[in-house]
Amino acid sequence: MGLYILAINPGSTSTKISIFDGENEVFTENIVHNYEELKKFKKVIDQQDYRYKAVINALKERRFPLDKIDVIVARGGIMRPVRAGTYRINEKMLEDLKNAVGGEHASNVSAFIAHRLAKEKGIPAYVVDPVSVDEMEDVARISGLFGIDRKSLSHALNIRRVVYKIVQELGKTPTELNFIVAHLGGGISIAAIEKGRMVDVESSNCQGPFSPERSGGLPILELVELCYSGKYTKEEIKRKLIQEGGLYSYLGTKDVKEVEERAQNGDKKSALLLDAMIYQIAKGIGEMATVLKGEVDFIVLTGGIARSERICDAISERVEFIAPVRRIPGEEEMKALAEAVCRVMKGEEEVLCYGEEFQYV
Ligand SMILES: Nc1ncnc2c1ncn2[C@@H]1O[C@H](COP(=O)(O)OP(=O)(O)O)[C@@H](O)[C@H]1O
Ligand SMILES: CCCC(=O)OP(=O)(O)O
Repeated sequence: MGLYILAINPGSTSTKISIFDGENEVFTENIVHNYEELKKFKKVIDQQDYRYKAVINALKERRFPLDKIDVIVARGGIMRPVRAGTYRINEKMLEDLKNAVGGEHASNVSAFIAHRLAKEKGIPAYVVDPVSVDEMEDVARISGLFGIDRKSLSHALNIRRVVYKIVQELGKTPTELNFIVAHLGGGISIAAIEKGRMVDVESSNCQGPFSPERSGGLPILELVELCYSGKYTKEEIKRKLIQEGGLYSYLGTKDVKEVEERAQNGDKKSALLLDAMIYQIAKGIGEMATVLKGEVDFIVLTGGIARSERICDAISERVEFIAPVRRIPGEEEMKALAEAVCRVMKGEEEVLCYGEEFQYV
């Protein structure tokens, strides 16, 4: 195709970059950052210069000339609620990410890296299916307490990618089928996709099942007691819920593979925790089945944990009465980014303008 795409996807401790030639991967590099270095930055957004330099160095080490890059695409962070799609990076987006209008997330920094390099090279830069994709029905926004709304935060990029993958395989379009997709990684998101639209979603950042590192929904009064116990600052509580919650809080590890091994070697606590996570994931899928009024074509299990056959079988046992379960292990976020750019370049998908409309707000 001769269209060189740089894809950028920052995580909490690493930044993944890929070069694609059209839809074909040329190489991928996972730049692992020094955790002590990252800890020096007060806010995620303060890491932009550090991560930018790391990206440039990685490209230089790979001997890939920066001048060869035609277009840059990045994982979108938590900006204002937006509909799914590909957005050109603009000043409004950067301002919102800088102010963390929707909260802090590693991916908030990616638009800055992409924008800076794109500006230097005079090439376009986009983000695709940001974490804050919000296509929820109004009824799904009500939390039960005035002043607190349910939010749509999810692994939208990979969730939409697996939906595309299945509909393409079947020779159909997303608007013909309904899905429940459970992204099972360090964080977990469970989404109901009705005819291509993500009408409801739960993520372990806010509610729903606990994950390897996040607490998910908690008993509310006990949480209030914890917050006012005087033992923790606000930042420490947030860290406890999002980075040091879930399996980690019980077992001191976020590695599900290790927890499985411990359980297989007779550790009862690990076995119980694993069962509890499976139980909560299945419950979340069941909830989403009610959102779709039982009209579910496929349940999809994806993300790193979906590599475990045992876990997927245990989830399936509880949910396969709803719909057939498909397993798509791992994530293909880099490919999803490159494919979105190719669709835009071929004129198959329109580029959306961030800030023009926030129709789901
Ligand atoms: N073969 C496997 N069996 C069970 N769990 C796995 C396996 N491979 C990866 N995992 C787990 O997947 C989780 C990470 O998922 P991943 O989607 O890669 O993470 P992230 O959310 O950081 O992108 C970790 O808890 C890891 O232990
Ligand atoms: C808030 C949902 C997206 C998310 O948690 O992404 P990571 O697991 O990559 O942090």
